[in-house]
Amino acid sequence: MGSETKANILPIIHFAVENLKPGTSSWLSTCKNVRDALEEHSCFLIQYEKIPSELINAIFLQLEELFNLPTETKVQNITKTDGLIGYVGKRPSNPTIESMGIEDVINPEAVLKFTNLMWSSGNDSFSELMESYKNHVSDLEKVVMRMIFESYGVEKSYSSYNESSNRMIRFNKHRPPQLNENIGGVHEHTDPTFVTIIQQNQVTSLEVKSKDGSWIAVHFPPSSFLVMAGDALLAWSNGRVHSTLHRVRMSPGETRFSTALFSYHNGTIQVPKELVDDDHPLQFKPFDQLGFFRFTFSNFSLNDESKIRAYCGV
Ligand SMILES: O=C(O)CCC(=O)C(=O)O
Ligand SMILES: [Fe+2]
Repeated sequence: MGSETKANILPIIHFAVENLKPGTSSWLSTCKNVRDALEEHSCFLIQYEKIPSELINAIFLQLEELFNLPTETKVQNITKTDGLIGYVGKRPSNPTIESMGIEDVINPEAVLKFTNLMWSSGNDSFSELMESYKNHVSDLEKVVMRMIFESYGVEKSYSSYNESSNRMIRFNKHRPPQLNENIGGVHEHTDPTFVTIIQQNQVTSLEVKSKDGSWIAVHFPPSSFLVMAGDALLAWSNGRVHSTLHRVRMSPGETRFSTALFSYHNGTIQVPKELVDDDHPLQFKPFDQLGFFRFTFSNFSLNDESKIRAYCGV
């Protein structure tokens, strides 16, 4: 087992308008599909029709413009959670990736503040498109979260969870490796999020690790999103869902752009009592997710699930 990469065998769940009405039988069966996919694969693709494809195409053009800004402008994006969202560029360990993003997207000023930092005389087209994109992807995240809570029979706790939930959005530019470079990309890792929702332009290079240890190249159908479980979902679900181990491997050719919505919680996360029983004894203590983010930055040597287990495992 190991590094061989397989074709896409990830479930694709159709979030058609008729599947998104809570209480209907198609909503309930979609919730079950989400839970089954997470427990089996830790991730799944969503075919989502609500975001116009013109908006998605326009966002990827805007990202090209953003990353074409001078480095001295991009480095100004310093945030509270820098390892995740502050500007990272051309590190010797990952020379092919540049990334940066917007934190606290629930804040109505967040997109404008970021835009004005990057373009001191403003950029209406970026801020308007990004505001709309961010709202659409945040709505999608809320649906996914509600489905997860419902699928575990704890829908009553969803609204209080949602009141303290927040998101960051990160933009990634992966350039192809040069002749003298190793295959570039991002080393394998799990995200410290509750869920991460990824969209990309059509350049395949993201891979996720399957249960049998092989790597699966993720082929995104047009306008689709990949939902990956983060370490916080692993803990909340009391170990039922594993966090997705993923990596990016670029090959010579085109540049890849991606967006990643990171969802997190501002308060304490605890395993719902409904998810603890004799067959599933409590595995995780209540924990503060922002504290967990800080913990991961100062404990780089820990990988995969060992991070969350070291932070709040019983
Ligand atoms: O670019 C991607 O698809 C994923 C990058 C990644 O792993 C991350 O932003 O955490
Ligand atoms: Fe990641």
